[in-house]
Amino acid sequence: MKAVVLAGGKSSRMGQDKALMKMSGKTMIQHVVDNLAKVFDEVFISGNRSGDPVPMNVIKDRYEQKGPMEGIRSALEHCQEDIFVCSCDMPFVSTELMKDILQRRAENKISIAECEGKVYPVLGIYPYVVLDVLANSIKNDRLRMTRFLEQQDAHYIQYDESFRPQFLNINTPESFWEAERMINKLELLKIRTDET
Ligand SMILES: Nc1nc2c(ncn2[C@@H]2O[C@H](COP(=O)(O)OP(=O)(O)OP(=O)(O)O)[C@@H](O)[C@H]2O)c(=O)[nH]1
Repeated sequence: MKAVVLAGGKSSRMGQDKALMKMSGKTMIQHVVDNLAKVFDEVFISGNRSGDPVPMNVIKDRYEQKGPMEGIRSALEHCQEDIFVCSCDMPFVSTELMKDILQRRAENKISIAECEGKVYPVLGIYPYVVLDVLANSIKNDRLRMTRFLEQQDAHYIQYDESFRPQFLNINTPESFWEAERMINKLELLKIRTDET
């Protein structure tokens, strides 16, 4: 299976391109790409990006202003097989979590992560068989991912609160600061453990 990092959004809540914001010396998108590359053979970036320092295969949206749904549609069309999708603003998703989603997926169904009752439409697996229905939804301007998932009877893979840090979705300055605090705390903990 190929992996796709969704990174074609406007970042309006963040006020700057969140994919390229640095955390622990690396851009958020690079964190996601690096982890995906440990699990999947090929990693693509979805979005009409050019001229930024992401040295990757980019799959451009065919239709603009259609949101993540079009990113997923274009990626399915390009890859011609099932794809694993992760958003560029979820840099704490671990390789273990990726593998767990893979293991617990339902064959030929959209399989999506859910943590503490919250659905994450941009973390999970979209099978190739949904390409036509996705295209149809976009054509009719039905762009709400959660509604689409309900209509498609998606398979939700549940995670409890112990996974909460991995589901941190960094799309506002406040969530970025929260992430930085989390990293500092972890680093402090690591120093203390190393000292003992
Ligand atoms: N390929 C592609 N990806 C998108 C598009 N819109 C959003 N995404 C990605 O989908 C994921 C979730 O997007 P959101 O955070 O809901 O939207 P956003 O536009 O990035 O940010 P806001 O403007 O703050 O809502 C992010 O990884 C985005 O980069 C799009 O039109 N095309």
